[in-house]
Amino acid sequence: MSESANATTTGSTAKAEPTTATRPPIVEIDGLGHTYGRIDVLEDVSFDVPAGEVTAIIGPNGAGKTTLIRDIVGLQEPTAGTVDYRIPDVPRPIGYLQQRPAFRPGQTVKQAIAFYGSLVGETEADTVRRLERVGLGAATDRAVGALSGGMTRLAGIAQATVGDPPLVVLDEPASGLDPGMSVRIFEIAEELAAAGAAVLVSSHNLALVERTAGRVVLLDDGTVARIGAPADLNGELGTESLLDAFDAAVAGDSKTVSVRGGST
Ligand SMILES: Nc1ncnc2c1ncn2[C@@H]1O[C@H](COP(=O)(O)OP(=O)(O)OP(=O)(O)O)[C@@H](O)[C@H]1O
Repeated sequence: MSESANATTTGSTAKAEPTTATRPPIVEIDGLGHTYGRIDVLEDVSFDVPAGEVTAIIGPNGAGKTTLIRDIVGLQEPTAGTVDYRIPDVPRPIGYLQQRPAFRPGQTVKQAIAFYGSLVGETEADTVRRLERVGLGAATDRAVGALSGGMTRLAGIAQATVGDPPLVVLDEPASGLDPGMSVRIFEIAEELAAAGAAVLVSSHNLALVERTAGRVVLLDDGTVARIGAPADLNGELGTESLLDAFDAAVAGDSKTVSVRGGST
């Protein structure tokens, strides 16, 4: 976690089935900006990530989703604004699936995940359970280097859930997965939220986001263009689906990547 990210641990926990309005925020993002060199990639981004819900970040390629996620998990510091954590005092506060998960070569899948488990007191049985949950029960003894891209992502999702962190952040968890596994991964996100975690997901799979997310943050060109429950966004924009809402809300040509600060 970034030292400068105003980490606070106030011990807030989810109460039984609170409404969206009363769910305690696990992370509060306020006025966040991110500049790479002279290029402003994110500007004045503010929203909360509540416990017990899936919050989805959506937006066109290059909108700034991964930059925002890396700021939130503390891998880099925002250049403006704050990220305040209201995470209980637990061995593993944040579980994170990066966009391109990687494991130490030479290990089996089970060894790779068991390593993370050993850091938080989990047993081999816990490791196997986590791998079975993501559909890798038959691949536990396979070398990590021999996994397909989709299988590597599934192992990354298992890794992100080790220790049952109160904040789980998944950057494009369904990327490269077949339709059935994509559905399963969003079900897992839903299960984690139902168990009380704050789950933050970035995804281009708008059908699954619409089905799963309690709230959607639509990033466009580095700013929050819309925020709300999928049904609320559809209501605001007069659309029937999140895909239509996305098209209606995103400025510019959807077939061209918007590059802030020009082509350099
Ligand atoms: N380390 C970096 N240095 C300079 N520019 C960067 C860096 N990382 C990202 N960018 C730029 O920031 C912008 C946002 O990138 P980011 O990866 O956050 O977008 P994204 O919404 O996650 O995109 P995608 O949906 O394609 O994964 C892009 O223009 C990208 O080129």
